[in-house]
Amino acid sequence: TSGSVATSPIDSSDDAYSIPVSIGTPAQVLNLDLDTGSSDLWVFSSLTTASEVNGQNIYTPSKSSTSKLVSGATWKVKYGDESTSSGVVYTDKVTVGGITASSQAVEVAKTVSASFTSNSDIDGLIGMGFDSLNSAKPSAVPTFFDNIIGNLDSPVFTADLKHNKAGSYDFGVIDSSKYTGSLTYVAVDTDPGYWKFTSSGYGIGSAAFKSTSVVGIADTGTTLLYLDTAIVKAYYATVSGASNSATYGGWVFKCSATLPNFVFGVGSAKITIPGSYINYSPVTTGSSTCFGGLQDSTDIGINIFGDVALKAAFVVFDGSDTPRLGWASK
Ligand SMILES: CC[C@H](C)[C@H](NC(=O)C[C@H](O)[C@H](CC1CCCCC1)NC(=O)CCNC(=O)[C@H](Cc1ccccc1)NC(=O)N1CCC(N)CC1)C(=O)NCc1cnc(C)nc1N
Repeated sequence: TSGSVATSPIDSSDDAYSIPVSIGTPAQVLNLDLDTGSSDLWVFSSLTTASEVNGQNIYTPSKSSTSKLVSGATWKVKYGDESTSSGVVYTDKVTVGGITASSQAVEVAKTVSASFTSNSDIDGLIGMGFDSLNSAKPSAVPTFFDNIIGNLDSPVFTADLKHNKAGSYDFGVIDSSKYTGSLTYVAVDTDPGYWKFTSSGYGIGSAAFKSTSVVGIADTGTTLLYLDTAIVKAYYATVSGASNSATYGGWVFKCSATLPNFVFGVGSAKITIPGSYINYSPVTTGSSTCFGGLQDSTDIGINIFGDVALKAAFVVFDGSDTPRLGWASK
């Protein structure tokens, strides 16, 4: 089997990309953030503290004839942006892009942190990382990808994210009409559970490409591109007036600046991120100071190829026995 689901940016800054997910019988449809940087499928629910729900769609297990409580199971997650959520676990029927997992672990939130409450565009997450990142106790629960991979024509899902418009996630098929040229594959290190790979270097604008190994994770759940200080400094050195602002917590510049393209290497292939994608958004609505889509990864401790990078490419997440990532331009 194979399937495809449209994914849309939740706002004009492409801060995150959500997909409709059907849960239960009859179907309850929630908009979840497909996140390759984590491995919990969790949702706002009828069990979520009422004061912490603000406009999100919720999953009500008691209204689903196929829901079952997983007795004794709990979960608790903390993300890179310090946001958190926790709760209990049910199993239920979950369908994405026409593909159904008949008994998917659905982690039901009892409490969520303020940043989730204030974001009515996201009703939860559907984690597509490796099992080692799953937070359920006393034992980890399989991801949606784990549960469907055996039925897929090919053990893959692909990401075709776009700037300010709908893209798609496909399951079980690689649609060659969605990219140009050929796919270049790189090995994935599944420790500690991210889609971690080594980029072969970078280029800034028309400057010569620099061959150097850059280890990072392909993370659909992270908005921006976070790389080593040396690369980031070299990039913003070409942007007059750019500065690393303590006030705004990162590199900023005049919104009127013209930003150079940023190229990253994957094997012998090169993916070009248009400079316009790195003109991420005004620091506050209406400001003439803009926050960069390329930022320093030092404080994170790992480089992250987030949506700013992913939306410049067509990416194959290959979950075969030797996991790998396929990259192509589009
Ligand atoms: C649950 C474990 C799991 C593996 C976890 N994974 C992650 O943190 C990566 C994962 O992809 C998560 C998934 C996010 C979580 C928040 C909700 C949206 C999805 N990514 C991040 O946390 C990266 C940093 N956050 C982001 O990139 C959020 C994402 C977001 C977008 C829209 C609305 C809300 C949030 N966006 C922003 O920060 N920006 C967009 C908004 C803009 N004004 C500023 C930049 C982890 O590593 N946790 C360990 C961990 C704990 N504590 C910390 C401090 N860091 C950690 N990494």
